[in-house]
Amino acid sequence: MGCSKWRAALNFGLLKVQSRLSFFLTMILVFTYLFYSLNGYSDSLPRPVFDHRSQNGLVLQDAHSVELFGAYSASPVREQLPKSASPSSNISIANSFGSKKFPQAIIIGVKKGGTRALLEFLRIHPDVRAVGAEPHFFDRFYDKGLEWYRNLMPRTLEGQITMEKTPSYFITKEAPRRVLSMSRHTKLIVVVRDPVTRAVSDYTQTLSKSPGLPSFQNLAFRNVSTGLIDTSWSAVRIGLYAKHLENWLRYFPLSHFLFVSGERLVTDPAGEMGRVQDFLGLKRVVSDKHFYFNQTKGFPCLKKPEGSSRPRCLGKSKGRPHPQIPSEVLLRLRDFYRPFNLKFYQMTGHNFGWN
Ligand SMILES: Nc1ncnc2c1ncn2[C@@H]1O[C@H](COP(=O)(O)OS(=O)(=O)O)[C@@H](OP(=O)(O)O)[C@H]1O
Repeated sequence: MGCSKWRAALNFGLLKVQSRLSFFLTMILVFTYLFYSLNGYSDSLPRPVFDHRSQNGLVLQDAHSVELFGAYSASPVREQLPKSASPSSNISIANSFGSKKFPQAIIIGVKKGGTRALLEFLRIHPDVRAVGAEPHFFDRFYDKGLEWYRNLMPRTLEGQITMEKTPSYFITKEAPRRVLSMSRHTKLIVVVRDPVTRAVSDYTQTLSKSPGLPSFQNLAFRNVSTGLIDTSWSAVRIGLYAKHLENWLRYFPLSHFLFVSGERLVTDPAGEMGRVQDFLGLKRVVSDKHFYFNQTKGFPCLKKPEGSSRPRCLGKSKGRPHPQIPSEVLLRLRDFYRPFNLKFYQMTGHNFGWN
C-alpha cells in the first residue's frame, strides 16, 4: 500500500518536471525566433533586394563591336556577368588593373579612309588598348572637360599605349589646338584615301541613311553645265587634305604625323601595319599571319580579332558597294583635286598615287 503511494507521488512529480521542461523549451524556441527575426537574420522573412549588377556589373557593348560584327541594335546590348563572379569583387579586381591615361596616339582622320580597319588591326597588338566607339571629344564634347575624356579610356598597364579614333578631328579647326593643350607629345595618324573614291564612299554612307538623297553629281557641282565644284559639300571638302593638314601643322611638327595609305591598308595590310607599329614604337607583332583575304567581302579580314578566337571581317557598313557615278563626273572631280593632291604629296613627302 505504502509502495503504491510512493509510486503515485513519483509519477506526479515526473509529470510536473516534464511539463515545465517542455514549457521552458517552447519559450527558448519562441525567444530564439523573435531574436533572429528582429535582427533581420531570418531567411524566412522577405528582404529588400538591391542588385549591384544593374549599377556596375553590366557590360555595355560598344559601337566598335557593332561595326566589327556587322549587327546593329538601337539599344545597347547588355551582357550579364558570369554567375560565378561576385559583382563587387569583379569591380575591385577590374579597378586594380592599370590606370586610365590620355591617348598617346590618335587616329584623327580621314572619314571613310579606313580608320576602323586600322584601329581593329591595331587592337590585336598586346601593347595597344583603344576605345571602341568614337569619343568625338575634340570636336563635339570638348566642354565636358579632359577628365571626362580620360574616363572614357580603357585601363592600361605600364608600357601599353592608349588610343582612340575620331576621323572628324582632321577637319575640325579647333582640334589641333585642343589636342596640343592635352599633350604636345601626341602622335597623330591620318588614314588617307583617293579623295574621289573617298567622296563617293561618303556619299554612299549618307545615301544608305537617306535614300531620297539627290544624285552625287547634283551635290558635287555648284553648276553642272560649267562643272564648278561645290566645295561647301562636306563629301568634297573633306578631301582637301592639304588644306586641313596646313591647320594641324600650325600646332604640331610633321614628325608627329603618320600618313597611312587607305588603299595599301586593303592591298597590303601587314605592310602598312608594319609602318604603323614602327611609328608607335611598338614591336612588330601584327603581321601577315593575322590576315586573310575574304573573297566574298573583297577585303582583308582578321584571323583572330581582339577578344575572339574566330575569324572576323568588318561589318556591312565597311566595304559596301558604291553606286555607279558617270565617268565624266569622276574625271572632273579628279581634275579638281589634282593640285590639292600634289600639294599634299609635297607636304608629307609621300606620293600616294591618286592621279
Ligand atoms: N579590311 C577592311 N574591311 C572593310 N573595309 C575596309 C577595310 N580596309 C579598309 N576599308 C575601307 O574602310 C572604309 C571605311 O572607312 P572608315 O572606317 O574610316 O569609315 S568611317 O569614317 O569610320 O565611317 C570602307 O569604305 P567603303 O568601301 O566605301 O565602305 C572600306 O573601303
